[in-house]
Amino acid sequence: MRLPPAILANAEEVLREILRFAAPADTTLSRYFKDHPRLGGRERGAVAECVYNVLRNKSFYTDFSEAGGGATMRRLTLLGMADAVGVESLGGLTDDEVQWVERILQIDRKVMHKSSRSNMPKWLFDKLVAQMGEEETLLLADGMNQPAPLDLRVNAIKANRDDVIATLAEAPIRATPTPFAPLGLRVLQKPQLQNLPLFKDGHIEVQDEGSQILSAVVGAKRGEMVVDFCAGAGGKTLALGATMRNTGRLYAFDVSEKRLAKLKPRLARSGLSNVHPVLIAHERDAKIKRLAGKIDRVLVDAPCSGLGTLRRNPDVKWRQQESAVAEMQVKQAAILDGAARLLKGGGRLVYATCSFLDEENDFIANQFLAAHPDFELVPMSKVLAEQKIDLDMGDFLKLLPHKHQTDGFFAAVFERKPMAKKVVPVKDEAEEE
Ligand SMILES: C[S@@+](CC[C@H](N)C(=O)[O-])C[C@H]1O[C@@H](n2cnc3c(N)ncnc32)[C@H](O)[C@@H]1O
Repeated sequence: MRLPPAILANAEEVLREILRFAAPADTTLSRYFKDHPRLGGRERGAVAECVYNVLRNKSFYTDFSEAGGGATMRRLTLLGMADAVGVESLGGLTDDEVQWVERILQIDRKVMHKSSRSNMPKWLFDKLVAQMGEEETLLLADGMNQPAPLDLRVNAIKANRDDVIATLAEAPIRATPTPFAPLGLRVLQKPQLQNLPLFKDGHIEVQDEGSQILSAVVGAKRGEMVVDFCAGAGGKTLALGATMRNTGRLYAFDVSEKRLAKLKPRLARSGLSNVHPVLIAHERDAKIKRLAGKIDRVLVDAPCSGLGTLRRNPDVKWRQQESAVAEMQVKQAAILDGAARLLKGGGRLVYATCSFLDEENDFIANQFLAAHPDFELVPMSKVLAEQKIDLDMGDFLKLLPHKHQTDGFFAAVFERKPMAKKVVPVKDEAEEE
């Protein structure tokens, strides 16, 4: 059945606003749907897919939309919509429009200029080419342009993976174990999970496999004192709390009250009682000071460019500025430095980002090591072997969508050297006399 011709006008209207990049695309889209309650489920799906297609393929579509006659925005929308639902599902197009769209969508992108083919802003393309070479950059760009599957994490304190697979199959939702994360499941359709008893009762959480691997890398154990320094809405906090089997103490710090508030209902579902959310003002907050030298493990899931999440948030590459990366580095180093004080001798500090830029990753990790001789690097190959995760890594964890089918993640693990015992000076006899 054809979509109503007005669907293109709807998509064009919301796209126009989203392409101003004043707010995240998903926020603008949700608000638009709220303001247009008459749009049905199928129409909403088509508008959303059109918007995401345009964000993913903006350079490619723009090259062709700007050439020829007609309004650019209409052509941009037409390409995004036809790519999403097929030109035959669209009503109200002129013959010229139909022919034009069909011709553009058949173009072999391999013949295009590399920077345009990557569908990235030039500053980002150039940075990545300098970092990993042109061929790898294009593979990464293609990987980042594929929509992400839905990954779930089984909450080990309430369920096991096989039982969850069987219960989902009754729904019927087909889920398969993720290749690397021991509690992960991958679902290829996009089912509504919110009403499933499995979800409501906290047996499953939505979490990308990369984020699950990163949580496992922390290696939190039963009875330990653990801090999730940048806990946000708690994606990794929940995984850490379950790994600790709901024992010990897990502090969830964040500077954002709004994000920590989102953790609360997730915590309630999870059944965890070992998590203590703490709102901090900054990385030097007095609330942190009293825990100095007492913590076994600290995860710093630092604020970053977020470029590793492009499969889900393709607008990030257009919204992010090169200058913001440099500002982010200062923040990342400061948070890591503040968090390091919490660790006891032998304790582990994990620095992580959802970015694939060396500047936010290797650079910050190496800079930290150079400035903190009381910490040493634990090679990621060793950490992954400890966790029995079969991934081939060197010193750092570098997850990439085109290689691992996860979002882009980085992690480095540092161990604090045993603290030198305080030496009490022994007065010699002559001194005593
Ligand atoms: C990448 S997000 C964390 C995502 C979260 N760990 C998860 O798995 O869902 C980074 C978080 O760092 C927080 N943040 C920013 N500055 C901070 C600071 N100085 N100290 C602690 N948290 C901070 C942000 O509010 C944001 O929630």
